[in-house]
Amino acid sequence: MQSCIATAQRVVVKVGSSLVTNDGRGLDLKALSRWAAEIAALAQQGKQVVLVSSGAIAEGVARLGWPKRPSAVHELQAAAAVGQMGLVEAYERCFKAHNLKTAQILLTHEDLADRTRYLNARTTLLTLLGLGVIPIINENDTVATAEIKVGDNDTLGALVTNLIDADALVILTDQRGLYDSDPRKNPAAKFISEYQAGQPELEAMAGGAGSSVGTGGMYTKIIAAKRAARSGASTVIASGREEAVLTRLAKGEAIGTQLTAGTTRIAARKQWLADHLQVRGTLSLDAGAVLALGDKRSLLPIGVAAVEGEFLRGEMVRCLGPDGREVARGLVNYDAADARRIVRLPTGQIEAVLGFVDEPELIHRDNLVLL
Ligand SMILES: Nc1ncnc2c1ncn2[C@@H]1O[C@H](COP(=O)(O)OP(=O)(O)O)[C@@H](O)[C@H]1O
Ligand SMILES: N[C@@H](CCC(=O)OP(=O)(O)O)C(=O)O
Repeated sequence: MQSCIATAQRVVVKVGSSLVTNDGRGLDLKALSRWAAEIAALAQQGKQVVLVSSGAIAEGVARLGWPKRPSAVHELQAAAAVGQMGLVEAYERCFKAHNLKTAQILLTHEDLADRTRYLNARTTLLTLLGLGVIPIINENDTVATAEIKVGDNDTLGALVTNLIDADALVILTDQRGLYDSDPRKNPAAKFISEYQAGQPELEAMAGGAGSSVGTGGMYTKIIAAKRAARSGASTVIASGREEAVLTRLAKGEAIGTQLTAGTTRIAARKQWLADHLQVRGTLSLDAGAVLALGDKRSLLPIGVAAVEGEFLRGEMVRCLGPDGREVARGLVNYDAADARRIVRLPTGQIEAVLGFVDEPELIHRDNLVLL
């Protein structure tokens, strides 16, 4: 089997608290600089990498000199605020050694549940990747209370994978990968090198966290792989202590456990588009725009003659041809009022009319399903 990372263009790498903080003893700077060097090598090969790093709470607890992780929420939140400083400062230094800039992104569940905030987070992340910056993401633990928490960074890694349409998710942890039962409890546990993501029997194999430092254990990693597979991304669970783990995966070496997605990224997205959203408005296209969509191109404002309905940026609209037949559906990049002002105009005039440009196209081809 060849690792899916070999062909992946956009990869989310998640590193767990026990790895990042040396099992809670304090930041493992050697490990951080090793991953930075490997991610720099991936970037050199033209891959785009987003890092989701845990460890803020564990590092905060260590910095505050507390003997163990507290249970009171406000103390955990305070520890996260202290530890996050250390995390980003260390990552910035490690990536700087490879001439790479870093950016801190702290997300909450609400940022991903609210359509406008979701799109803003997506656009910002894609802009950073386009600029060659390495985004470093964590949950915004200081403001997220239990009810609005994503809760663990395996899930956050999967949500980010869906958010930016990544091709693959790599979850680095303190085990070689997935075994058919927790190897800390069962020394005879058998290693699983490949499986299809989302199969229910995987959930029975996975147990909880292995240390007091980690949060979700293997179970949240299996569920994360299932979520990532929904947008067509495969997941690799591997040891972050394995020599050159990321560069070897990128060469195609089968390390760790690969949980393979059943569909491709674009097919999964189009399926999701076709199945899930309510249609909020209608765009009437001219004949040229209908031909462009048929050629798998994006829909530009210039090809739209009229806009009907009230919709927000990111909502689903239907596209009609000049004969009134529905030719496509897609997620629109501008709300109805702004769309009305830019239709029939060349892309270059969007900024002059609106005062800003969110995206050059009205609907991006990845967000269009042809009917
Ligand atoms: N089936 C399994 N295979 C491998 N590890 C398992 C399994 N079930 C539970 N675990 C435990 O999950 C732990 C990794 O999860 P966790 O402690 O949350 O780490 P991280 O901080 O990397 O997210 C391992 O140390 C291991 O003890
Ligand atoms: N956001 C938390 C991490 C939560 C978490 O999921 O930790 P882990 O199971 O080690 O990936 C922190 O930075 O401490």
